[in-house]
Amino acid sequence: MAHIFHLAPHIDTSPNYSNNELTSPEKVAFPKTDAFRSMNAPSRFEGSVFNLEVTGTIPPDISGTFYRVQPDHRFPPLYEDDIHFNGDGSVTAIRIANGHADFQQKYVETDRYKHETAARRSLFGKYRNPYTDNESVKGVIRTASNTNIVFWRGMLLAMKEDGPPFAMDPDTLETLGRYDFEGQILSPTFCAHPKFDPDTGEMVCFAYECGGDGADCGVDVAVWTVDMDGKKTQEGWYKAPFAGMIHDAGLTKNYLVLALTPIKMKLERLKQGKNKFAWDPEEDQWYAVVPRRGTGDPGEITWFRGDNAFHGHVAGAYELASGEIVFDLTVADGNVFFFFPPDKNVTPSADSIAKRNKLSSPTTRWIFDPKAKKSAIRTPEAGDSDVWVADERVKPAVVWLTNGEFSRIDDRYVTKPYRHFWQAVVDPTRPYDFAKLGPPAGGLFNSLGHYTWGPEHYHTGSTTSSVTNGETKKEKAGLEDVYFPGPTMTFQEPTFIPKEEGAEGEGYLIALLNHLDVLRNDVLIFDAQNLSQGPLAVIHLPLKLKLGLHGNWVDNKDIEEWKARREATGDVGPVKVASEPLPWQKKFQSGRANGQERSF
Ligand SMILES: C=Cc1ccc(O)c(OC)c1
Ligand SMILES: [Fe+2]
Repeated sequence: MAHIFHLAPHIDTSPNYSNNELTSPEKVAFPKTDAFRSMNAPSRFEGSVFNLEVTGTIPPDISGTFYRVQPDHRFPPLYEDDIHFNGDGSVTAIRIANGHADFQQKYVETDRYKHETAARRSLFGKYRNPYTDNESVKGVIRTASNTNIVFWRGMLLAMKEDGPPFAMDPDTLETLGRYDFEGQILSPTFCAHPKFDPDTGEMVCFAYECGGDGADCGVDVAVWTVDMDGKKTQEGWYKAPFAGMIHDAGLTKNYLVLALTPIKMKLERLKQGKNKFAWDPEEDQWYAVVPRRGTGDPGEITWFRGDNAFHGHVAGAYELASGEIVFDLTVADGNVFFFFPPDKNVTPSADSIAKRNKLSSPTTRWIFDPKAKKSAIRTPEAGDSDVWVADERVKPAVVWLTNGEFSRIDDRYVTKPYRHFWQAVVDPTRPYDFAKLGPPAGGLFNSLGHYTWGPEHYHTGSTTSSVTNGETKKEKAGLEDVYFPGPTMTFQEPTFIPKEEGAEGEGYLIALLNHLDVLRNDVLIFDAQNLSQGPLAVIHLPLKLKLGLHGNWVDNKDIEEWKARREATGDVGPVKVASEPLPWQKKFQSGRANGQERSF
């Protein structure tokens, strides 16, 4: 069949890249690489759809909004080999009430967004590498706010760990501006996984690479607590043993546990215009146990180290009667981020992607003793700062041979013993239509799983652990309830919707389904405790989204209550966004006035 381009041979169909560089920034032609193909082809859709088509019945007691965020490049990137994680944050709201569902989607209007809109082209270069940016945006906050979207005191915060959060209106998805907690948190970086204490209403959050301009590849780590009234009540600054990624964390009543993954930053590499991160197969996986109500003294935290591995996301964390911490997360046995290969490899090979697809990612339980004997060490990167490390190395206590990622729990049980968790599951024994679909974008998350810790592993708060650090039990540690939709579909991260006054895990599970054959998405709603029976409702979206990262459920009662409080006449008043540049930006500007390139 004749292609339209053959009928019009004068049309320019030449590639927009040469030697990895964008050749015509004004031309809107995206790379033809895997990062921009299939489910991850650019969507860039903003708008709304009222009253979505539904198969089955949306339970009438569901009333709230499922917010989630996806990276979605607005313009062809400056470099052809750009990665999915470098796309602009686009927020989706699925608003559900009275058995109906509405859809809305809108970009987070970051500083990056504004500059690129004005120029109608990409100006920011590689993932977290300001040395690859256009001269016109030096000193601009470069975060794409594409990793998590959380509800906090009446606003949505769009977050990415490389920069500050941006606040959005939950009702309109309009971006209000950069949020600095009313001047209380001025760090160049933040996190995408703040933790919310369901008993105190506190937000516990953290940052790494936060000691300079947010691109110094340094070892500084900060932890903050903001109370339910929005007041910062705690702040601690620490040093990590090396400059690595700290993506997720776990919260217990008295501690925050940070997972430091052996994927390392290097300023030299950054300055050469290369990848910020490289996987280090020789480095340990590390955990920092940080007291929530400490003094901020570097000696009050304890670092634990275990054998090399790659951290996924945290399920739950809590303390036992013994004072020990139970910390559960998925841990993969190799580099999940194939696009950040070890230093010696130049580009990720097809081989490394194939290897990534073969990694196993079990749910791993650690028992950390905050009172463990520790010693101060010095590392080349932490310089003359002491890093307090537990004398004994840690090994998992339990390895539940699940294979999945994006663990979620009933968030009312954050800090507490919990029994249920859910994951997007990789089940390689199930058929996958490779011939038709090619490799699955983002990984073969072909199933959705509900896991229930067995009696031996479920704690009531007064029990101590039946397992200890160092005696790894590899087993099926409880009940498995898994749903497989078919050979042409994959799932995105699930989110739990609690039933009002319900027991732990009583409620629904909501997740996006990717139709890899027809390139469209559905939103599925399950009975959270019975996934294998299949969805109760399938909400059909008339379009393809992209692979997102994280989402959260917000009850309508909370949205309504905060809307009233945020009125001009309400007791809290409208959201106050940042009114001044960040300290690093001011320093950068004055350094520049004095002829310096970068001021750190
Ligand atoms: C694990 C996910 C992850 C980690 C760092 C990122 O910048 C990110 O961007 C979407 C995602
Ligand atoms: Fe994450």
